[in-house]
Order: sequence, then C-alpha cells, then structure tokens
Amino acid sequence: MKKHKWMVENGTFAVLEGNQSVIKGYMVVEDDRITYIGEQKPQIEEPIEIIDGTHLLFLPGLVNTHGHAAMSLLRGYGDDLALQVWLQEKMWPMEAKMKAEDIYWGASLSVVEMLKGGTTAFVDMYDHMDQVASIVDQSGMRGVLMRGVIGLCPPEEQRQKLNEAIAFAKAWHGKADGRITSMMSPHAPYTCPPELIEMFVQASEDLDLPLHTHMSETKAEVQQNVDDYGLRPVAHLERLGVFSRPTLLAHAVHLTDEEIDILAKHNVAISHNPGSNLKLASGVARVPELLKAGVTVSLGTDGPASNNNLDMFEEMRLAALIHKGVSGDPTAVPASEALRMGTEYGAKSAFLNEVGRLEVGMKADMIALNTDQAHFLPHTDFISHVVYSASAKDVEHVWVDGKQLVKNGECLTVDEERIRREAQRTFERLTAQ
Ligand SMILES: N[C@@H](CCSC[C@H]1O[C@@H](n2cnc3c(=O)[nH]cnc32)[C@H](O)[C@@H]1O)C(=O)O
Ligand SMILES: [Zn+2]
Repeated sequence: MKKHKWMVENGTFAVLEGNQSVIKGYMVVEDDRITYIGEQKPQIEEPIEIIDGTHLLFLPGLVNTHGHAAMSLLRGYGDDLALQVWLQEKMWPMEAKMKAEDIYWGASLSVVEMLKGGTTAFVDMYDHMDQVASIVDQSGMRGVLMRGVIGLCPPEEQRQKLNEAIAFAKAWHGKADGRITSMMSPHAPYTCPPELIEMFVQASEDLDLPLHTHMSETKAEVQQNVDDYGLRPVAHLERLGVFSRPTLLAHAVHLTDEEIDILAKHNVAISHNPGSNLKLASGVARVPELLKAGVTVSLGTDGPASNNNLDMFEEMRLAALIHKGVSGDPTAVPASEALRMGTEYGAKSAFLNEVGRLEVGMKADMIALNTDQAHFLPHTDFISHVVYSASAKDVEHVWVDGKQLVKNGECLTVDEERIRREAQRTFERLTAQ
C-alpha cells in the first residue's frame, strides 16, 4: 500500500529537548509516524501534501491520565460537596440508573470535548466500557480503558465484576489498531476489600497489564484506612502487592515523606488532578516533592462532574500555579515541567511508549495551536504561552496515529451535533426517572 506522507512547512514544534524548547522549520509524517523534524527543508523526491505551519505551534497530543468520561452526563449535578457525600449521595445513585447506551453518549460527549481541546489519549475507569471502547475506536482517538470495580458488595458480586474487568481487557487490549490498551482497576482501597485488591494484582500479573486505582484523595480516607487496616494507604497497597506491578495512582494528595520514598522506590506513576482536588476540597498534592523524588507525575481532569471540563491546558496551568502559591516558591513546577506533565509524563504514566514527544520515530499524535491570536503575542517563549496563557479553544488541528481527527476546530470522525443532542436527551431521561 502507498504511504500517506505529508509535510509541515514553516511550523514551530515543541520538542522540549535539552535546552531547546522549540524548533522552527519542517516536519514530515509518514503513515502513523514522525519521520523528520528539523530547521532544514528535507530532500523529498515525490510531490507530497504540504501544510502551511506559519501560524501553528505543534505540541505532542495531551494525555489525560485519569477520568471517567461518561460522567459528563453528571456535569453540574451535585457541585460544591465533599468527596464522600458527592459520591454516595449524588454520583452513585445516578450511576446506578445508567445503562450501556447512556454511557455511550456520555463518553462520546467527552470524546468530542477532549479531541477538540487537544487531548489525544485518555485513561478511563468506568462501567460498560465496551461503549467507551466503541466511541474511541470510531473517533480515532487513543484510550487506556478499564472496567473500574467498586467492591462494596457481596464476594460473588465482586468476583463477577472482576471477571467483567478481565473480559473487557482481554477483548480490547491492543485493539483499534493498537489505539486501545487496558489496565486492571480496583476503584480504591476504601471501596475494595484487601482480598479483592489481591485478586486484581493476580489478574494484572496473569494478563501482563498495569494497575490503576484512586488513592489518598482525602484526609478522611487516609484516616479510615489506618482505622480499618492499621496502615496508611501506601503501605497497605504495598503489602497487598500492588506496587510489585506497574501502577498508576490517581490523586495521591495526602502523602508523608516516607510514602513518597516508597512510591519512588517502586516506580509508581501519579495522576495529579489539581482541578478536581480543588473543587472537592480534597487538598493539594505534594507535586514538587514527588517530582524531586523522581516520581513520574502526570495530569488528569478526573470526571467532568468534579472539574467540570476536560481542558488539559487548565490542568497544566493549575499545576504550574498552585504549587507556587502553596510553597511560596515561584520556581516550583515551571512551565516546561507542566507541559511535560501534560504530554511526555502523561504518556509514561499511561504506559504508552510511542507517544508524548515530537520526535522522529514516535507516533504522530499531535496538535496544532493557532498562535495568530492576541494572547499568544509577543511570539517569544511559546512554552510559557501554552501553560500560562493558552486554553483548549486554541486548538486548531489534531492528529492521532498520523490521521487528522480535528481540522480547523471541527471533528472529522464523529458527529458532534448528534452527540450533543443525544447527551442532553440522555440526561433528561436519567433525571426524569
Ligand atoms: N459502578 C462501578 C464502578 C465504576 S468505577 C468509577 C467510579 O469512580 C467514581 N469517581 C469519580 N470521581 C471520583 C473521585 O474523585 N474519587 C473517587 N471516585 C470517583 C465514579 O463516580 C464511579 O462510581 C461498579 O459497579 O463497581
Ligand atoms: Zn476518579
């Protein structure tokens, strides 16, 4: 088959390589991969498709490392509550009513929002994941998808849910041309008994998949863990064998120095969710200390009901701002580090080896922002502008695996209008019951 080969001319590319943050020049993409980035125009024999990059800043696609996409249906439903009240009194009763089709429209709504906002890959933990996989497959996006399991139910039911999680991973890991991968995901130490978590560790080993769970999101949760098991969550999960497997933890807000050392020792990745943590008043994670200890810290929005959008630019900006504010140190989480958290460290946290950087040989998962706008001037430090000034609305084009999914701000692979209409209808049906 003939290769699909194209080139960007006169573009600006955020390579974040050594002390070079951007390259101005040319990029060539062949099929799903970047084959050239440089200042010099490459020698090309045959005529190829050319994109004028004069007003475009290219970044690696943003990687959202924690969320529950279908919760877009619950956006604005139960704001301004603490986590446990929000979950138990608002989210879980509504989620109990959600059917497969509802999940499809909720996840689709999030896929539209994420794609148009420059997110090319996302980690998603929920129920009815076949539906999420289906829209990810259709849209051309990349998804790390897993059936999350809440084990506050009798053992037979827990086992049945675990089996669903295993069946989903077996059915979808590596599918959609490799764009869908999976992990094993017990929801949290406070919703899963130790025996169930151990079964997940076993399944993660059997299927050779990483683990993903929520951990230490609130102070109350940590205290409950100590009361129930005599250990803080990190030691508890370590004892259950979780960290013997590649692991991604969402939140990890409340950590002691000793816990940070344990996470660093086991190479555990963290999905930092500043927007969600602020909104649910969960606290502020110790991100500068984690980064200093060598822990991979990435960014997640969490579900759209606790954020309440899926704008990863906002998460990068929050990550860069909050830790300065809290520590009183303006050098905490500099712009380049925040951008890496949203891209390179995101890919690493999601166990995606071939994305997260604009580099020859990498998959062409990338986005282009329109820099011909007032808030991008003067054209000086583009990395600073991306983190401190940009937003999802600046995204003009999006590619995954070298295929264009958003062009001039419009979705090419999914029917946005229909998705918006069906999502609204789904919410009305759910609340009318
Ligand atoms: N319903 C499934 C479990 C779904 S996993 C995803 C769960 O995470 C919940 N969730 C969303 N955001 C957060 C958060 O910040 N902390 C903890 N749980 C959350 C969400 O409401 C949902 O119930 C079962 O039958 O076992
Ligand atoms: Zn979550």
